[in-house]
Amino acid sequence: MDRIRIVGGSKLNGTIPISGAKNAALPLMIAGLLTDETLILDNVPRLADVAQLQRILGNHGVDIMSAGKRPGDHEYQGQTLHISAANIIDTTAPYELVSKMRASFWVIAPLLARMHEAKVSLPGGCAIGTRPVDLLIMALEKLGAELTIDGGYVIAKAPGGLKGAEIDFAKVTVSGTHVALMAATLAKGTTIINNAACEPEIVDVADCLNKMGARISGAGTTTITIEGVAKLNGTRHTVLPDRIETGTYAMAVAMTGGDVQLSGARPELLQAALDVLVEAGATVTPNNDGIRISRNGAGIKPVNVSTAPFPGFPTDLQAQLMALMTTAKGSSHITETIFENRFMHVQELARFGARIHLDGETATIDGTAKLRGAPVMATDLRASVSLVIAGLAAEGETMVNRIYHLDRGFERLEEKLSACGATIERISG
Ligand SMILES: CC(=O)N[C@H]1[C@@H](OP(=O)(O)OP(=O)(O)OC[C@H]2O[C@@H](n3ccc(=O)[nH]c3=O)[C@H](O)[C@@H]2O)O[C@H](CO)[C@@H](O)[C@@H]1O
Ligand SMILES: C=C(OP(=O)(O)O)C(=O)O
Repeated sequence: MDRIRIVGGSKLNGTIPISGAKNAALPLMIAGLLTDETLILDNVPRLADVAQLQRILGNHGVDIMSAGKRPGDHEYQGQTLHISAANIIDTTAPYELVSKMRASFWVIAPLLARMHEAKVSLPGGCAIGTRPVDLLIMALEKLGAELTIDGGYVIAKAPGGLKGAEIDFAKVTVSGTHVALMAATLAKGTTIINNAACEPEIVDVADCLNKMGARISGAGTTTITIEGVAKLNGTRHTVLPDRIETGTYAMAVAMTGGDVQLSGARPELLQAALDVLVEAGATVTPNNDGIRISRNGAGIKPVNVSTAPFPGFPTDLQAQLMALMTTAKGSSHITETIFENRFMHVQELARFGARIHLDGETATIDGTAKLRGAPVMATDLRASVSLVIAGLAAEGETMVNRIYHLDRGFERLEEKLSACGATIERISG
């Protein structure tokens, strides 16, 4: 099993290119199931989750051509995928494939909308809470589907096709909004989604669907309206930059000190996180090429932060912020409001000498002057990268074990960091 070895203590200086967003690329690939024409996606990150979704779509009969890298292409350029779901040969998404990642469950929406049936295994994904799918099921039922759960599978049918409806989400849900949005594009009549998630990845998917001929308005607000159409066409779309990768490297620079240009990043996608970084003492400068982040001299100031749906502080940056606060001058409080069990990094950060006390959904972090390197275990995607950040700032050697989580969501992490002066390497086997 691969591990990552880090020798901490170096400041980060240089440029980090930001990849396409995992959490947009996945639903965009799934949206390819809605049309029998080719959907071309540019700037798709090379990640384990993307490869896994390719296998899942392949099982449905989708042809995916990955345009080869041409000589002269920048090595960090995302890949271009040509997704063609001309013939859907199988509407079952099996346990072996879906159990590895959460978003793969979302294929239920386009399969139901286009084929009027789907049998999809209940999902897996990061172990950060119970993660039910009741709201997704509610949304599809509202659109006229009949759903049953049998043998770990959700079996969905809509013999006459889906019908537009008003969907009220009791809780803001990214997955629920993606599923409702995709399903409603091919439903008969109008669908209104109330209390919709406003995440930029939802907007990116809605933009792509509109280019495919869908009639969606209000994406990015809490009310989305979809006028169903009979058919969608192919199009070409560029995946937006990854705001979580951006925030992660920004936290790393804030922690180690130094000066890094996050090339291709878009500040408006993570303003809440950038505001917290400024409060913590980092200098954040948006510019034409992305965001420049630096911290020179001054120490890290403590902050009090609660995670919240967009435009609030993202839960996917909570673990990274906690790593940063372990060396703040004073006590910080971080409250996790989205997932009930997203604190698996706490016990691992303690191995570096961090002082963190958990009380329900709030962590109190008492900053310490120095962390010391340690062997640690990656437990989920964002928790894993929080250990990398801590390792970069810690004195001495850190070994991060079980890094397959990292490969799900961070493209060429160790290359990007070592190009900025970090001592970090992957040890295979
Ligand atoms: C692939 C992807 O895009 N993953 C992101 C997505 O996850 P995901 O789409 O799974 O997250 P949701 O927004 O759906 O979940 C938010 C909350 O709603 C709850 N819930 C959700 C669905 C449901 O049917 N019932 C229910 O109770 C969840 O347990 C959670 O407590 O949004 C999360 C919140 O920004 C991010 O952390 C994940 O990185
Ligand atoms: C939790 C995440 O992914 P998933 O929803 O696929 O588990 C994540 O991207 O941080």
